[in-house]
Amino acid sequence: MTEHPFLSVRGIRKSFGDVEVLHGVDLDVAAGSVLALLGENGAGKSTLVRVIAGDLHPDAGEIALDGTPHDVRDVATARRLGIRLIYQEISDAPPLSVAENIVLGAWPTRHGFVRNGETRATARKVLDSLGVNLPLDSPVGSLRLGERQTVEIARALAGQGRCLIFDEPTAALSDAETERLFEVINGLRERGVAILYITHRLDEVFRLADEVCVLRDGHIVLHERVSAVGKDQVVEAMVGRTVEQRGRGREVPAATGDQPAMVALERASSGDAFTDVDLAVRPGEIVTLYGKVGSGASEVAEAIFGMHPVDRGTLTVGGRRTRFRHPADAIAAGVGCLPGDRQREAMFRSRSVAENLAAPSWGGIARARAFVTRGSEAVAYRRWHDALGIRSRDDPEQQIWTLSGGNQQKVVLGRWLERGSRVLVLVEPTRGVDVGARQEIYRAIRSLAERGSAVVVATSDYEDVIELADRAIVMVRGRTVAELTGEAVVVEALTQAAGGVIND
Ligand SMILES: Nc1ncnc2c1ncn2[C@@H]1O[C@H](COP(=O)(O)OP(=O)(O)OP(=O)(O)O)[C@@H](O)[C@H]1O
Repeated sequence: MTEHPFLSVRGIRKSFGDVEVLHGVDLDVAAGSVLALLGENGAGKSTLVRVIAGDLHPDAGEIALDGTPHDVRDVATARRLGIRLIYQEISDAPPLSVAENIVLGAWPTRHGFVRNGETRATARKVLDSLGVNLPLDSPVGSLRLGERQTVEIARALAGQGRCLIFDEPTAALSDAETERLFEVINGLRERGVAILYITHRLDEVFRLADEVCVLRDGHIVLHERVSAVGKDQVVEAMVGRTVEQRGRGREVPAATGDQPAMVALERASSGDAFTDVDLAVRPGEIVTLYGKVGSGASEVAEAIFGMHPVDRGTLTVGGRRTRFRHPADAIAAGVGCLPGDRQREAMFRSRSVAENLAAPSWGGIARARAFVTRGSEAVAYRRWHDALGIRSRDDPEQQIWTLSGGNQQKVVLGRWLERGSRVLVLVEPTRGVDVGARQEIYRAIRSLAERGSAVVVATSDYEDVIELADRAIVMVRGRTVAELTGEAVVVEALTQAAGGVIND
């Protein structure tokens, strides 16, 4: 449908083993336009863009640029052709400076020596063209995530990038950083770059994209101008059915009103992460901590799990004052946690899906104190594979690292749901998860609360709050700025509270 595409993909097929993931995908992206690529977890989005970026070799199909077919046999070839994939996990070189990172791999040299002046000049020129000001000599490792992403984009442009691919770029960005990224992307569009943008957020599609494309089970099922489609149509194309969007209205068991808190913080502080936080969650209650990156919301949640020390004030769990030095202490006290950084902290990468679901706790503790049988693994697998709609080969033995990102996330969440801990702490439980699975996750969290768990959810996504919160605490720069209850938990009140004090 795109009249003069810059990037044109035809008939791409890709299998892993005997499972075909892409079944002949066609896709066009015009120069100077943004194409949003959507699809449920496991639909094949990352696989497709990795093929386009030369990171995976397709079994069949053709990739053409400006009408000329090319054999994009590896990443270096893709780069030479101007195709750049900006990864979710930043791939910069942290000890090197901003300027060096921007010209990474193509440093101007003379007689074997890097010419620093030229490096800085090139970097400055690219950053200026993006309308961004960054300290050229600072190590990239000292920058914030959003700034590091800008360095990646600048590097792509310095390398003559003409087609930029973003894979869920805003997943871990603050509101202000997201706005800045959108400005940069709008600038890229104006200078004629073809942009392919993977996202799970429909609001981003309607704000940013010119066209939208939906991948379902390895087939393109919708490719339209954004102005010609509605939200419902896009969602339906993704999941192949109408999705019930609302599910709230859960009654907090009346008796919980009188019960003592299952978990409580009183004037608790941790380093410079958060200060003077009060929190009390009774059995059967869901309390959300809402705040953007840097607000301290996830750190408060993780402190309840022993991942950050509470160095002033108190933490009480099950009526007992405690001081967790390590997650193992928290687990022993009946606390379960889905931490923010799943890749590093929550997944046993070289284990199967079933093992990951049934693993009772953190690595070492699991080995020391508990014994997981194949039988219990199979039960856990059946229960959560279906309830959370985990897309895998329906093989409990499949290695978790071969699952798509969103499905890995569901497995890690399923583990804690399986345990049914009396205190459950969840950090960004729906990050990277598709619209259908979101509802499944909300349902699972609500049903745990109904069975008497005290649930704390730290999130930067207001939809999580609207769907889950009996009480919503809003945090800004490490402090509580508002507390909303029941009917008062509405989007306007949340964003106003979270935005009122932020000025970065
Ligand atoms: N190396 C691999 N080995 C086996 N299967 C794989 C491998 N990489 C991906 N897959 C499978 O391919 C399918 C598509 O995965 P892909 O990562 O492309 O999905 P996605 O649409 O990007 O999902 P998400 O939104 O969760 O990131 C999944 O079923 C996944 O399990």
